Amino acid sequence: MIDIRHLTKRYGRTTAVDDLTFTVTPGQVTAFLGPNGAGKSTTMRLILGLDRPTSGEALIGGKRYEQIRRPLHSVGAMLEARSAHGGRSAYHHLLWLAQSNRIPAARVTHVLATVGLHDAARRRVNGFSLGMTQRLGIAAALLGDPPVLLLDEPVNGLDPEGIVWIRHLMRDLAAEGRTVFVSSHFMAETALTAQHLIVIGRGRLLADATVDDLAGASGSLEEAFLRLTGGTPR
Ligand SMILES: Nc1ncnc2c1ncn2[C@@H]1O[C@H](COP(=O)(O)OP(=O)(O)OP(=O)(O)O)[C@@H](O)[C@H]1O
Repeated sequence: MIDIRHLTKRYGRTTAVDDLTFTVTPGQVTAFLGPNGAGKSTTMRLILGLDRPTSGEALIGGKRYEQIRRPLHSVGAMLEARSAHGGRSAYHHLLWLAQSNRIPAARVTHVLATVGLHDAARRRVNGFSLGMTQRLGIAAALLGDPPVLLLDEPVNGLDPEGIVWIRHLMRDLAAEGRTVFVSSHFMAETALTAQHLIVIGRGRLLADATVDDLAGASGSLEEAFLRLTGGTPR
């Protein structure tokens, strides 16, 4: 469960996140939508303690990130896929992460298989395609078997097979009872993947609704998004 309560973040005169309040519940995929610059990445960084809120709070399982004793076991995140150490193999990148978080090495093999990188485990990460890098980022997020997952635009750079794969993975992770919170720019894909939506614009909450309710009311999710965010259909 993720609880966002009156969360506000200002950078100088820019209000990136403006009094946001919403809850992301377990057992379903919740998509986080908004136009460029709406505040999605800032919100995710605030949830993960990578930035401090100006006011309000973001809680994971009732705690602020910095209060969580073993974070990888509580929340897995993929914010920027290209953060892996390029000279290391996929296996050694994950092993280093596992060892520094007291996670057994067997988990490394397990998550590499889960994301379909088993055969590429010994290859250096700097030779990976964007799609493989995304998969490695997801493997790292899954390493601690966390009940909460945050994925920032995981579909970016994936080919059609990769998109279908990640759709199924996210739905399976949610069906296991996890909280899956995923930002995206792709409405058609979101309509197929998510059950719930949080839509923001200029840092403010525009909608907190089921995909069926929102898409049903406007004909399609794309139209609902454009209506909410003030964009114009072509
Ligand atoms: N470190 C920072 N310093 C100053 N301004 C920032 C900083 N981070 C974000 N912003 C500003 O905050 C606003 C929200 O940015 P953010 O990256 O959170 O939006 P986003 O919804 O993730 O956008 P996108 O869809 O383009 O990734 C933007 O106006 C951005 O320029």
